[in-house]
Amino acid sequence: MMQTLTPHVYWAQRHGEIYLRVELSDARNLLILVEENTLTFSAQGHGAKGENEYGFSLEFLKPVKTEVSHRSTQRQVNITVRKQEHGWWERLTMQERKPVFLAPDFDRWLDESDAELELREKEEKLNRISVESRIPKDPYLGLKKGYLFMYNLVQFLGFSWIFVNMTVRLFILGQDSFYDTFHTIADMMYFCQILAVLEVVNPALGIVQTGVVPPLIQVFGRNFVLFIILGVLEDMHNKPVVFFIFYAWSCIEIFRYPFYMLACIDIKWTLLTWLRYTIWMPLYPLGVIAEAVAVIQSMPVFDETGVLSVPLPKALGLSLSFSYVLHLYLVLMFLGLFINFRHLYKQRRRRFRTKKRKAY
Ligand SMILES: CCCCCCCCCCCCC[C@@H](O)CC(=O)SCCNC(=O)CCNC(=O)[C@H](O)C(C)(C)COP(=O)(O)OP(=O)(O)OC[C@H]1O[C@@H](n2cnc3c(N)ncnc32)[C@H](O)[C@@H]1OP(=O)(O)O
Repeated sequence: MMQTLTPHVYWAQRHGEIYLRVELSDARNLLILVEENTLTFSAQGHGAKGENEYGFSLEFLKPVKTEVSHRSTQRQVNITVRKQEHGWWERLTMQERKPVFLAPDFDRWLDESDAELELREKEEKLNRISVESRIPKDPYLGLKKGYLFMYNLVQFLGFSWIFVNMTVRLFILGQDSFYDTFHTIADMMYFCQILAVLEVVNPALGIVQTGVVPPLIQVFGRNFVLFIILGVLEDMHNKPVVFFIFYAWSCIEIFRYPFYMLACIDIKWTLLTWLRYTIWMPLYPLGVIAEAVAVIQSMPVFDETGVLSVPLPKALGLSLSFSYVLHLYLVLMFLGLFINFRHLYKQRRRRFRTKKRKAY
């Protein structure tokens, strides 16, 4: 006849559960019961004293639920008992002296604060999953990302061509390259800036989650200078200011477009993010100053040639030079600079603040 022996039992707790690990391999005829706060275990298996009948009982410190779950593996029996009330127990059993067969399960052991942290993380994860499952999935997300990726890639290639071309010419020709920037670069700049109209369309259609006003100011402002001030007046084509305008524009875009492009495929490079949200600080005012110089230089040309002048009623017998519109535009330009500077500053703060929070 086999005598009943006691197996080694290891325990750990969480705020809601007790975990018991019974060192018994190939356990059979398992009987695990919780009655009046006492767990009784019996099984046949291979324990510390070889093949035998093993058993033990534990009277818990505080009330537990009667339903127990257990899982027996080749090496051990894992038992989970749920506490009646959530809380941290100072010990497992009612009796103060720890039974000799019982020891802490260091594989699962956590102290109270670590267990709280684990609990909070679990709750946060569950919350996240439930929030995510409530947000309806956009069926066109893949298509939108594909379109944005292609758009940004084309712009990146266009502006890189402009930037490299201008830099190489600057190294080879020096200051002489200032005078024919328009002839060499204008076609590509026209292409990129016409395409940039999509940057107003995208947020307007909800394809990109940002405001419409900042890109509208940006695209309108650049295209006004490109197509009206520089495009219409041949006298402006060989002015050195064209070099500075095109260089300022392309310097930011060779970082902005790859940043967006990679964001479409969920890739973030810290250096690229930093450059996208930092180099506008010197470039934006420099770009606007260069544009303002071009506008001022074009005023006498508009006055002399009468190009784009607004005809006045016959009684007045004159036409209104376009340079008056340009005076108004100069004011708008600095207003636009202020609006976009503030917008970019906020975007920068939002970007770097979010990143910091995520890191903790
Ligand atoms: C009737 C009109 C009024 C007329 C007023 C006329 C006034 C004229 C004033 C003209 C001043 C313009 C001067 C200018 O020409 C001078 C220069 O450009 S100098 C060179 C330096 N310039 C710059 O640094 C500006 C560069 N431009 C920009 O940064 C943007 O165009 C701007 C609109 C200013 C800001 O962009 P946005 O609001 O989009 O900010 P974010 O980049 O932070 O993006 C927000 C989120 O949207 C996602 N996004 C945006 N675009 C795309 C895209 N193409 N593809 C994919 N995703 C995109 C982006 O990823 C962000 O998403 P998340 O927050 O989730 O990461």
